[in-house]
Amino acid sequence: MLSIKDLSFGYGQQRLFSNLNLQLEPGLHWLSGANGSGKSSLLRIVAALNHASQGSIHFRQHQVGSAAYQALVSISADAVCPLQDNTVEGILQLVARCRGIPMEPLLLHAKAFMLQPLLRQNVAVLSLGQQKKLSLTLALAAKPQLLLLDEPFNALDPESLVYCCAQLQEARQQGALVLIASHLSPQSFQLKLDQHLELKAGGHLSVVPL
Ligand SMILES: Nc1ncnc2c1ncn2[C@@H]1O[C@H](COP(=O)(O)OP(=O)(O)OP(=O)(O)O)[C@@H](O)[C@H]1O
Repeated sequence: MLSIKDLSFGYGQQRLFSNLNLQLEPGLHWLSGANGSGKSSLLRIVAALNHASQGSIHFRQHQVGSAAYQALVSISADAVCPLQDNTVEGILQLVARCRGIPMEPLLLHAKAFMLQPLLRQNVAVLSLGQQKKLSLTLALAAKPQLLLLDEPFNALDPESLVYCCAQLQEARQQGALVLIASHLSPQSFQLKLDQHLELKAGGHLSVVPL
């Protein structure tokens, strides 16, 4: 279970969340909200890429940021910015080494996302959709128990969209907790959701009927 308690967070003087509480069980969870409501920020905090000023986050009893926690989590967010100087293949190798996983699952997802002809390309020249596919490849290949996806369907072509949805459904069947942040309506996608939450100003969460 993912447990977020009394989370407060802001950028400088701008307070984004105050005392946000959330408990999520394994399954597919959709997080919607207006532009700027804080969806990306919340995912980054849960991935330990941003740090809350107050509150606690645990997944399966492990504290956010601990080695045990980080081994269970993957995030696919924006472009793979810090790694722009690498080739696609170089990044796959780097992630395989860092996460201690074989190259096979990385190459499998890359092939399904039609990235194989681009293995020798520099990441900096990839299109928006190709960067999104690479980011999804990196996140999915580790088979994380906590999968955080920020606008995963943006810029994907129809075949990749179908593949991505099938992978998320499979992750759910294997007991993962998948949290998808999107400003789009979940009805547009072939996903059997367990929960739809809406994030509002101040970090207030409400359940949207499925
Ligand atoms: N690094 C940052 N520094 C300062 N302010 C930021 C930073 N990142 C986000 N913000 C601000 O925090 C607020 C929430 O941004 P965030 O990207 O989390 O929202 P979002 O719900 O994901 O939006 P969108 O649907 O447009 O992607 C916005 O007002 C944004 O300007």
